[in-house]
Amino acid sequence: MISAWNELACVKRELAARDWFPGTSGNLSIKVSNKPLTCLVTVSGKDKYKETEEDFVLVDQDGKALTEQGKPSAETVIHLEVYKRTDAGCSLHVHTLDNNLISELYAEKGSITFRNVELIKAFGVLDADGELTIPIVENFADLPTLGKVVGEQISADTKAILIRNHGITVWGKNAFEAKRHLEACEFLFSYQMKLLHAKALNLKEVL
Ligand SMILES: CSCCC(=O)C(=O)COP(=O)(O)O
Ligand SMILES: [Zn+2]
Repeated sequence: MISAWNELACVKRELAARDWFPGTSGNLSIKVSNKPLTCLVTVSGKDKYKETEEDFVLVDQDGKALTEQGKPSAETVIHLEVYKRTDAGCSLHVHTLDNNLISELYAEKGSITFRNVELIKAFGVLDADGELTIPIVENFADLPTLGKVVGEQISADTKAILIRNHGITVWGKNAFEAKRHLEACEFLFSYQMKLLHAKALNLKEVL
């Protein structure tokens, strides 16, 4: 468990350096065992820019704390849905301005699709005509309901899900892959926002 703790602490430090935990938002987890399912998850409500010895707590498949660092993230249910439905080893959830804006702008479509942008290769989409689709679900204050609707969108090809005006959950087979997926998503969202701005301002006409 020490290596899993250190790996998650390292990812948390890197995401903090990107300023991806505003207002105590965000939660991270890493799988520790498969049978029974256990994972380390961030303690709820903490300032995720700070590093302490109570940053993570071990939980079981029902989200019950098995160690004493504090209350598991309120959104542990989402991490558990990911582990129960995929072979993921790490799941990351952050709130950023770009992921919130994209989730609102494309909410009615139910998803956003990227094609012809090199960084979709970070998801293993290597074909020239390949595309990456990220589902968008409504936000629910009731967390078991939120966990259920996120779980329903998880398929073999899904590696990320946007929650409307809330944030994103991404996962990968390990922490390295989960972080690569998250960084690629945030690049694509930033690209899309700037492209929409440029189009709205008719910037192509001044070139
Ligand atoms: C202050 S953000 C609201 C809760 C949330 O969406 C989040 O990501 C952090 O919740 P946690 O219980 O994991 O601290
Ligand atoms: Zn959240």
